[in-house]
Amino acid sequence: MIVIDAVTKRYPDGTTAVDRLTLEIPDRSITVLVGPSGCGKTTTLRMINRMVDPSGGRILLDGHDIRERPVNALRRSMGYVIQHAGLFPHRTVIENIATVPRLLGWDRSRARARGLELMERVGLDTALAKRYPYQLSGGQQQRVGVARALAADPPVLLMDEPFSAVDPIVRKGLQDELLRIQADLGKTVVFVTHDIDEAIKLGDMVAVLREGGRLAQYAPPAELLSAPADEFVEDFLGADRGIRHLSFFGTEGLELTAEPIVAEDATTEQVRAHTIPQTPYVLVTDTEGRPRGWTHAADRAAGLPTELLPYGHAFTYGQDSLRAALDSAVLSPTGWAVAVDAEGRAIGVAAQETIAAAIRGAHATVGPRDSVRGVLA
Ligand SMILES: Nc1ncnc2c1ncn2[C@@H]1O[C@H](COP(=O)(O)OP(=O)(O)OP(=O)(O)O)[C@@H](O)[C@H]1O
Repeated sequence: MIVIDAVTKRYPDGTTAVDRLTLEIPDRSITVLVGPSGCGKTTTLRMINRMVDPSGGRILLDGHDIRERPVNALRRSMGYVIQHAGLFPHRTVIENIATVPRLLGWDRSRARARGLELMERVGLDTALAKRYPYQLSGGQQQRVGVARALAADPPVLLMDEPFSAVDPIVRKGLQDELLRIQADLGKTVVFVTHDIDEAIKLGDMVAVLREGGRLAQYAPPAELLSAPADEFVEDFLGADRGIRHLSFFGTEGLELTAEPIVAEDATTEQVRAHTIPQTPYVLVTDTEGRPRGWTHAADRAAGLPTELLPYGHAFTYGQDSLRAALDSAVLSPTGWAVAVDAEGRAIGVAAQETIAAAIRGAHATVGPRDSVRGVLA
């Protein structure tokens, strides 16, 4: 565990970057430091690997003051990833990744094998091993940065806005990759971002800092969304905090009806039998049971020509969150969400009112499930 104990950082010009910050950063989980520009996130991170010395307080790693350890040994136990990756421009991808193993005295072939293994782990084609950083996209460079930080298998990973300089789609890919890697490796990750959505998606714990380097709230993301400590945190979370909170409620238990679902080759009698009073539409599926679209039930039952209305997007029952289900209903031309199983087969539909009732029930009974990571659709 990393303990930040009443740490203050005052720069020589008098700026108080961090003010009596106390945080317990649990092992094998992702702790995110988030807050507006200049609130002391980077300074805090750099105090953990001693790139910046605190003016007051102390930082403990596994119970020992980090000042007791030789700084080089400390830094090698902490992978460090920064914005724009900070790769060595005159070294190839594989040489960049192998930097720390080589410093640790590994021979060339062992360091190279480790480098190739890490390229695969971070989702990089090993054919890129001999390229130079300028021959890579921004997202690929960040992956190399993550691989390099992991090369000597450090227990701690410090990440300073690592995904901020790439476009939203690449960024989502990098975030998903980090979660996958973390599920495998279980590092103690301290992650800095100014993006609250990124914090909520990645963090097991989220520390919201306010200007002057003071802690506004330290909580799991679901708790942050359900109970912001004050107006500053509430503003920082944004106006759609209620909707985002739904990411933490699962869809298992959501009441579905399979009645208004018919196969595309259904007879008029079958369509009539599957028509329900709550909606004038039935959902048409292909021969495999995958949704194709909504159609007007009475017209279809009367044998009239009908068109298929797009169903928007389906949600995977039991896997996606209530947020995804609500989104599916809101985007559906009929106001009904389509639930599919893991194979993409339609298993039922749910009206907006049913989903709203499930949301009320979830808030009233179980409360936010901290163990469920946000499924930010
Ligand atoms: N070397 C320095 N000398 C003086 N002031 C500094 C120094 N480094 C940072 N600061 C100041 O300390 C405060 C915190 O900076 P820091 O970089 O830690 O914030 P941050 O939250 O990471 O910001 P950003 O999101 O913009 O990167 C800011 O007011 C900054 O101007």
